Amino acid sequence: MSEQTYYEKLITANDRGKKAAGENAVNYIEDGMTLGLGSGSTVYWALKKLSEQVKQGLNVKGIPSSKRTESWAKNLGIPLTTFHEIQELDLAIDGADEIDANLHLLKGGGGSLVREKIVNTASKRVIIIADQSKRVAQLGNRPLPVEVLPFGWEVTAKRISHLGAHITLRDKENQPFISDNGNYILDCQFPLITDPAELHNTLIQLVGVVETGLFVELADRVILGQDDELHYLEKPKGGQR
Ligand SMILES: O=C(CO)[C@H](O)[C@H](O)COP(=O)(O)O
Repeated sequence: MSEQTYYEKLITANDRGKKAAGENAVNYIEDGMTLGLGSGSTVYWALKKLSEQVKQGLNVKGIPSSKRTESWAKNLGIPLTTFHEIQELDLAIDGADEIDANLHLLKGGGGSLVREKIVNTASKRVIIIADQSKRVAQLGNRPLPVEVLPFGWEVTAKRISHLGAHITLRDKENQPFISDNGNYILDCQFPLITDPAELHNTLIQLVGVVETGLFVELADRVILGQDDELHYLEKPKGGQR
């Protein structure tokens, strides 16, 4: 079954919410925009809706945040570009695994966190799309994905465990999962994360850590879908990047 067929068939309550949120985000795209194309199944619905508008003449160019998104975009006929051509994007649309009340995010469930963070931070505006189940009081119900260099990952994992996390090396078909950047992902189960910024700043200084799945102060707006209903969250005033 193709990925596109897989997503088309998986219309559960949460998937209906993902579809509604993803399609709604396309309303924020204007002709001539450059886009950051996020990763994940919710983004799939945004790309599918965007491709319909491209076919009707909408002029956009996007930079994909994963090889999987690149493949979807090519199949859907969405024009792509690179950071070699353009270094600031008008709008990024991306998913999330957890979203707290301050619009801080836990991301990386799909293993694309590094390129997602590069694309999001290069964008003037970031809209996050998700189903309602991603909304949490505090980040950390799920393990925090941390991308690390394969060399010495065991030492890096030990350093992170000293911060109070249970570490699992992400695997795929009984082999270590390899990110688009050729790195490993450590899934780090911390107790609830009370200060995402502080934890990110601590982790990012550890030798061997490439990037964390904590996206702090990056989201400008969140669109949450549940069945066919939509809810919107705005970044609290005073938040800056
Ligand atoms: O961070 C991500 C991938 O690294 C995804 O955006 C996140 O996992 C959400 O995915 P989905 O929309 O499939 O729930």
